[in-house]
Order: sequence, then C-alpha cells, then structure tokens
Amino acid sequence: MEFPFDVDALLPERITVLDQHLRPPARRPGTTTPARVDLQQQIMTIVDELGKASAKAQHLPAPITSASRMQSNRHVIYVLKDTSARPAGKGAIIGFLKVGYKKLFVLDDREAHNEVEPLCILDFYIHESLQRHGHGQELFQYMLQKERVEPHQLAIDRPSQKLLKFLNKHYNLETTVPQVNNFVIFEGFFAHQHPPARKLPPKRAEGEIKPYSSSDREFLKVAVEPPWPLNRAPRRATPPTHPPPRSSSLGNSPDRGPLRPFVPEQELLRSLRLCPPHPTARLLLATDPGGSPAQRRRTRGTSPGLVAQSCCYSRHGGLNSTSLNKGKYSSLLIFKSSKPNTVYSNLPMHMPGISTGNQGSKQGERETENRSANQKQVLSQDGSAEEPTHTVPPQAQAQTPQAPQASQAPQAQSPPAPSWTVGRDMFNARFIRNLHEFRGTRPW
Ligand SMILES: CC(=O)SCCNC(=O)CCNC(=O)[C@H](O)C(C)(C)COP(=O)(O)OP(=O)(O)OC[C@H]1O[C@@H](n2cnc3c(N)ncnc32)[C@H](O)[C@@H]1OP(=O)(O)O
Repeated sequence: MEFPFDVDALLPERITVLDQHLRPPARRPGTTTPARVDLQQQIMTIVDELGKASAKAQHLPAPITSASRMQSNRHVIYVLKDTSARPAGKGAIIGFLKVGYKKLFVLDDREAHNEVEPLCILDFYIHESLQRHGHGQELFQYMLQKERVEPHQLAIDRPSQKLLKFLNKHYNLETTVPQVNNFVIFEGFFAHQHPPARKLPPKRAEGEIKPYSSSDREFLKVAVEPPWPLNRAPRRATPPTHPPPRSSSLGNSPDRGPLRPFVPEQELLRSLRLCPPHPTARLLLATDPGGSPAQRRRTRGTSPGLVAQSCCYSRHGGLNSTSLNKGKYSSLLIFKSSKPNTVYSNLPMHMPGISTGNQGSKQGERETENRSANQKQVLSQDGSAEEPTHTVPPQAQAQTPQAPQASQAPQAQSPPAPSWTVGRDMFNARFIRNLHEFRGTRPW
C-alpha cells in the first residue's frame, strides 16, 4: 500500500507501534525532518487508509479502525512496512494489527459468567497482494512478544474465517468456548488468566445480563440494523450478493457480511403509514408526558396508560413467517392507550394474521396463541423493561382468570365485548426514536 509521502522515512522500523497519541516515531539521523504536525498528519492518513482497506477486505460497511477512533480509545496498532519494495523510493505498508484491553463478560466451559479484561484482537489486515506470505504471522508474533501474552489468552473480536484459519495454523487454536457475544476465546483461556478471571455471582437470569462485550464492531451493528420491522428493506429486487451469515460458536454473533443500510426515515414512514393514526394516539403523542428521553428512562411506570408490550422475541415468528422476515427478531409492540379497550400495534394493517377492530380471524388467533406462548415483557412508554405480564385486555383476564392464555385472543371476544384495535399505525418519528432508544439498552 503506497502513499504520496515517504513512508520509509516516516516509519524507520519494519514494525511501528502506535498508540492513541499517534506520535510519529523518531526519524533516522540524517533524514530531513518536516514539521511534526505534518508527520502526524501522515501517520493519521496511513491509519485511515489501512482502516478502510481492512473494512473493505472484511466487507464491513464502515472502517472500525481510523485515526479518530485510535485517538479516542486506548488501542495499540502495529504497522508493518515493506522494507524491500520502495516504489519511487517512498516505501509501502504491508498491513497492520490492532489490539486493546477490554472488559468482557465471557462464559467458561460450564457456562458461568466471568468478568475478564483480556487483550483483544480488534482488527487485522495484510494487503491482498501479500497475504499468505507469512507477513501476518510476523506481525502477530511481534505483538505477542511485545504485549507478553500467549495466543490462548487472547479474545478475538468477531474473527473472519481467514483469521480463524490463521490462528489454527500458526497457534493451534481450534476449540472455542461458546460465547453469547461477538468475541471468540479458545480453550485454555481461563487456565491462564493473570489475574484470574473474576466470577460473577450466578444469580441473574440469562435475559437480564446486559453488559456483554463492548465490541469495537458494535457500532456497525447498531448503525445498520434497526429492529424489525424497520430492518425490512423495501422491495428488494435482487438477491443478496454476499454469502449467507457465517455461523460459528458465537451464539448470537451477527454475521460479518455487509449489513443493510438504513432506510431513510421518511421512506419508512411513508411505507408504513397504511392508515391514519388513531386520534387517541395523536393526542397521547402531542401530550408527550414523559418529557425528555433521558428523563423518561429514569421514570419508569409513571406513564398514564400507554403501555408497550413487547413479545414474540423469537426468530421463529408466530405470524406468517415469510412476512416476518425469517431469521430476524420479530418484536411485536402493542400499545394500549388510556382510552379504554384501545390497543395499537406496530404491525402494519396488511399484515397477514392480524385483524383489526372486531374482526376475528383464525390467523389473528394463531398470532395471539403464539404471542402467549412466547416470553412477554411489559415496557413502559420509555421502553424500560418491567415485570412480565400478559397481553390480554384486563376485561378478558377478569372474565377468564383460569383459562389458558391461548384462548384469550382479544379478537375472539364476541360482541358486545369491547373492541380491540390491533394494527392501528403509530409510526412517527418519536415512536421510532423511542424504539431505537429501547433497543440501544439491550444487547440484542
Ligand atoms: C478480529 C479481526 O481482525 S478479523 C479480520 C481479519 N482480517 C481479515 O480477514 C482481512 C483479510 N485477511 C488478511 O488480511 C490476512 O489473510 C490475515 C491477516 C487474516 C492473515 O495474514 P497473512 O499474511 O495472510 O497470514 P500468514 O501468511 O502469516 O498465514 C497464512 C495462513 O493464514 C490463513 N489464511 C490467510 N489467508 C487465507 C485465505 N484467503 N483463506 C483461508 N485461509 C487464509 C491460512 O491458515 C494461511 O495458511 P495456508 O496458506 O497454509 O492455508
């Protein structure tokens, strides 16, 4: 990888170690010294270009390595330069390896949670023309010595297949300890922790544990994959050009392939605005009793009647599975307004299996059954989680306290039972913003 400035003079050593200060190394005696600010600018250019090349090689939608990200994190980058090829006498860069210590919660082989802070492999790239020439190993080996770590002590942030093969070939790392986050650790990780991994009390249920791994790549996932149904690309005509998601022992680790870009909000709203908002919804939204999002997050359970019930966090989808974008989380949000017997849902009106008003249908019942079978979570208006509850109207609950939930389909209530409005559209900017905020507080 070549640059319009003298890389060879800028980085005198074959491998240069840069930290968050991105300080240019001392130059060889006798070389002319440009202004230090120019040298730092050149270093930043190199880091930016390497980050872009690495992202491209890994099919990431945006670089995870850049000068600005380096400056705001305590990561270390090892840059390997080409000492043989000197096109126009300026030298070239072969690749880089970025590492950093991170606090992680990892599972051991007995699935106990451990709080650890290992050195993590965060980004690794060798120029395409020079891969499989041993440069990767040279860089990796140098880093191991410099950081004084053994390969099995490392955690790897979403390794690519190439990197997994690399680690297997050079360091015999093969058997992974399954995790529910993006990081991969290998057998032997816990045997060699210094200091020993700190065990967390095993009191919390799986779903309650939030702080899984602050992956460097997390921002990519958040930026490009809004929750269902916002992640449904409108009318995709062509099949995906990239391979299917790579599955490994990473639990719910998202795939490395390119993720879909954001659909512009306006377009989303247009495509989802299938019927005019219910007057009550308008009223509630205009009132905005929760105040600022930050305030709302702090004050749970005070909303005067707007309850979001999120359920069906299932990849299997109880509705028409084709319409629910198989393989994605399908979260059904139902809003119950303070107006008696009125419920709003994030399901578009045309969604098969959902009826509106008093229209009962078999599909609607099926949907309700499925919903009942799944874990139910009640959210306050701000999206904070509360105790699980049922998604049936209070009247229905009162009428059939012992009846199984599956039979409590609101649509199935015969007249003059109160009418339930499911499917009224509530997509507006605030709703979507709240949805994003809610999602941002959860690891999925
Ligand atoms: C946490 C992360 O950073 S994940 C991202 C890792 N980076 C990438 O995937 C970017 C693209 N790949 C690369 O930049 C490089 O291939 C690296 C960094 C993974 C390895 O660097 P290299 O210089 O190629 O490694 P090196 O020559 O020392 O070792 C070669 C071994 O790596 C593995 N490897 C390298 N390239 C490939 C490939 N295209 N396909 C399969 N295995 C590969 C193999 O085990 C290979 O041994 P082999 O040739 O006998 O099969």
